[in-house]
Amino acid sequence: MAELKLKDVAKTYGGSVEVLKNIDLEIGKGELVVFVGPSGCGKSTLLRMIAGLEEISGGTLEIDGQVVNDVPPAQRGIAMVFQSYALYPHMTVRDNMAFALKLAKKSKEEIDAAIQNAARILQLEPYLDRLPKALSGGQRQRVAIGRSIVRDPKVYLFDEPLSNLDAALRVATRIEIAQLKESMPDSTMIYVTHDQVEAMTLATRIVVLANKGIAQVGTPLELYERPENEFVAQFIGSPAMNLLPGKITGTGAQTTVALDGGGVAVSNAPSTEADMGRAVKLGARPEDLLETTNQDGAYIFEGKVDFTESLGEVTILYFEKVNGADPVIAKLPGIHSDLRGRNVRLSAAPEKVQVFLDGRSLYYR
Ligand SMILES: Nc1ncnc2c1ncn2[C@@H]1O[C@H](COP(=O)(O)OP(=O)(O)OP(=O)(O)O)[C@@H](O)[C@H]1O
Repeated sequence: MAELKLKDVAKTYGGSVEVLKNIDLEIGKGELVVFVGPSGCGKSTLLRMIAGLEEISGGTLEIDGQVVNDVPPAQRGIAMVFQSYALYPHMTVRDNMAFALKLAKKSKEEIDAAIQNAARILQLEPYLDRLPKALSGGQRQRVAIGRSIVRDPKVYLFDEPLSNLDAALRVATRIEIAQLKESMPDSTMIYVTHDQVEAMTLATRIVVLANKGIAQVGTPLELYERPENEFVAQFIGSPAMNLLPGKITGTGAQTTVALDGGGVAVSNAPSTEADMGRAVKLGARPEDLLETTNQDGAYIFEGKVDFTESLGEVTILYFEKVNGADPVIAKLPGIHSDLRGRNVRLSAAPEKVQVFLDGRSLYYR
């Protein structure tokens, strides 16, 4: 049974501003589901509705089979960790973690045992008697997570928990969260982030929110390798997937596309005879484009390299814009700054090429 079930959930602010609608989603026990989407798409709103901090305007939310739309936050069995930690500055780490349990009138033995357990999991034992100001940002975030763990909730909610940390600490704390999840395999977690790497590395499934609804739900690799629509194709992955206009010239188990720019590409996405001649967008990730020096073979794109960025392990090539479209971007392993100003032909393997008809991938028909 799903731990959490959202059925046709909607959110309207002030009776007229519709933020979310038709949200259907089931989250199973032990999952770590990450919500991503453009700024303002309603990620935090959805999380806050699950927490009970925001009213649900339509539809139902079930936790463990019980509709909880009108159940107050404290009785939902949910714990939320915010980006701002929200620790009590005048209380020690131990007292911060004990606070909710004392309010719930738990015995001293129970409280001590819960704190010891959380401190062990989060490696906070040496800091239990310190005040938050004597901790690093990462340690404070661990205390905030510890406050959730002691309550043994059914569902953990994380609202951008790492966004206040600097780059190195983000990486370290991200790994700690992954390890925390592994140490609590039955706990269910929902996590909102702007950070693609967090989403890709932490999630069992990613929910992409856009245009008031869900654009796609899937494992990180499903979203990366088989995006359902152009939106997800361009949202997941950095730099974004290239989308090139063209027409279908061959159908069947594989689809051939003649690109408006002159190239030809074959995709493993299937098509039918009725698709022949239809206008499509061809999708190829920058890292899947390969330089081809074979002048006779098929190529997807040919153009002049306008600019290069060397990141050490890879070089990002930005091609000259064609007809005002976004520039084609390729990511080649190694250092290739010598390619700037040169004409380069690119191809991609058929299993790496997506075809979007009316914005939707041929893989999903
Ligand atoms: N109390 C409110 N009254 C009216 N509109 C609101 C209210 N709270 C949020 N909104 C609107 O709802 C939309 C969704 O906001 P929300 O904070 O959930 O987005 P988000 O996806 O978490 O964004 P971000 O990534 O920028 O944090 C936004 O357009 C926001 O302006």
